[in-house]
Amino acid sequence: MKTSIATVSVSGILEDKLRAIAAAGFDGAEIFENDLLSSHMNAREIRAMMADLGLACTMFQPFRDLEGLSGTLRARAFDRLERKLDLMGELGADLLLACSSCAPHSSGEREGILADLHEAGERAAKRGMRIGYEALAWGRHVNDHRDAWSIVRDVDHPAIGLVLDSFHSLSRAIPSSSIGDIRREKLFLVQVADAPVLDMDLLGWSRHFRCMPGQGDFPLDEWAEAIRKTGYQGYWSLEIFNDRFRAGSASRVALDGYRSLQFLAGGIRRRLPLAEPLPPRVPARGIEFIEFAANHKEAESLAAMLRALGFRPTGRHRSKDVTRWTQGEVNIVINCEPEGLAHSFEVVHGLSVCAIGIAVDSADRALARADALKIAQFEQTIAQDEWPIPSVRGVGGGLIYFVETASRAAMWAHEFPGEAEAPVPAVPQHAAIVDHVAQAMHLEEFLSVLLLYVSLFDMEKTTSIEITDPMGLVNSQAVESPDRAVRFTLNGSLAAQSLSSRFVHHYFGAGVQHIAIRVPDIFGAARSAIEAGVERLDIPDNYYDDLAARWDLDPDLIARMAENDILYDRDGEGEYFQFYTRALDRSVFFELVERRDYAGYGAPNAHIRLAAQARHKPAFVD
Ligand SMILES: O=C(O)c1ccc(O)c(O)c1
Ligand SMILES: [Mg+2]
Repeated sequence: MKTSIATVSVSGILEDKLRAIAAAGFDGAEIFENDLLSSHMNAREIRAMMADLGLACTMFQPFRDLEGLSGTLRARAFDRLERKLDLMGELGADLLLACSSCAPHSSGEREGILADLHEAGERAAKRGMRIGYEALAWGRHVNDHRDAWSIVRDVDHPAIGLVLDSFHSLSRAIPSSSIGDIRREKLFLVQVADAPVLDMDLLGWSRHFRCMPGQGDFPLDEWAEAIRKTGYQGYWSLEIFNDRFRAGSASRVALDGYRSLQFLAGGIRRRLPLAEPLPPRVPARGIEFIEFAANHKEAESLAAMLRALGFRPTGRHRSKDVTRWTQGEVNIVINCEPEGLAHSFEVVHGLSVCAIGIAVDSADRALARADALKIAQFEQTIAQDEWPIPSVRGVGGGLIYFVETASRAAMWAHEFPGEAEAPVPAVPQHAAIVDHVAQAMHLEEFLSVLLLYVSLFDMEKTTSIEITDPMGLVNSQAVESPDRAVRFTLNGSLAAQSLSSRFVHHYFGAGVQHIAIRVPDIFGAARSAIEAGVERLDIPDNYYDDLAARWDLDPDLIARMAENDILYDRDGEGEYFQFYTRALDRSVFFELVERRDYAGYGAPNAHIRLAAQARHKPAFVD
């Protein structure tokens, strides 16, 4: 698979874009005209820079409103074409994208369009160049790739071919089976973009909300498979117009782009030819541990919280200042080492989650997948007798450890042989497990994090929702393994003072904001936590009045929920109960949940919880 990306997809000025694109590993780039016009490099300098970076110029684009004009308007369009072909000569581009016309004066008369494209083909061919015709979804007369193909076929000129763009086809739900009609040698370039399903005008949707394969909702696997079947051997070129990417980091967006194309190519259902076969997505079997970085004072407050929630210390690390706390299946590790990554994390973020251990079948296969996706491996020297656990960089630079299921018991026994208190929980919470881990991030990073999880692991995203914080909107979306043994919820917000933004601001970046622990009896667990002195989140009485109005619930049950500040949701027959602690050091907090055949996250309660948390927010966040 030959990879390319349009410069419009990446933030910054042209030279920054090109450097980021080359560094991410792309074979080529489409030069977007606006990037060239605003560049201080001339076309020859751009060409030289691309050559230095090892990037092919896969296309120059867009050329607008070529066909269907008459008289002086037509003459002017062809003059403009000649000038752009001159420019392409300097740039070293041999393919020009012509978008289907949106010009108010253009005619949809077929013979005229055929004649115009033929004429354009003649002019391009004289210079050894080609023109790819693309049906814009909002084109005035041509807005469907099936029509664009029939025009290209009938123009029947060697220099005139088709550019297929997944956005234009899939936004209009044009069946991908129609791609089978296109002759391979006539398909000049394939442009790839995903998008969330939104009910809005096509142009606005395309210019602001496109995203990378894996980040949106389009059936791209099927579309890519239809193209593969034509025998197409050319570039797969990302063309992503997205407001968040424009505001993001050029290198991260370019790297995500590269990752998303590998993800598409290695699609689990169908495969595209890759130079190196991509190892399959990694089944995530469970969350084996969550590691906190803490100084001794922070470790004390965290320990008090954990103890009140039913955890007990169950091990000391063999050589390090690290303690293991356990409840049921949940392992929390508190790292107070004076050096190493955990210490750096503590210095920057204060009390923080610096690593999450994911149980996998094979750490080697997980590393190979990560490597193919250019997810950075993390290495830190370890003592000779330490158990090596491979890891990669996850959200906010925190680590994702790959813990092999077959050897995890041996790992714990080896690493934490130290004296431990007997694991006697205050209440019978033996079956506690990690339900989900919530991470907060800048909205610009949100799609990147989503892609990281779904491309590395066998995980799927849920529908994206907006939740109302009293201080602004928050975007929220979950990623889950098929059996939901591993779940992450992601939150990001543009509102500067929403809880998620306050976290990112105070914490200096993205990280774990809360940990939800699933217990079999939330009333017992909440009661003993309260009795043990946990600072809980106070839920208003109005909420419980409304519960009584919304559901046919036993008044006693509501009274017990109110007494223990437990939130409730229902989904069909399923029921969900939630209990929140206050945050430690204004950052991380815990949630206890009980699920009774319920799959979600209590979204209808989110605004109640966020308002309760906003009562504790400092009056002014600078
Ligand atoms: O939004 C546009 O105008 C535009 C331009 C060029 C393209 O290739 C495209 O898909 C859209
Ligand atoms: Mg396009």
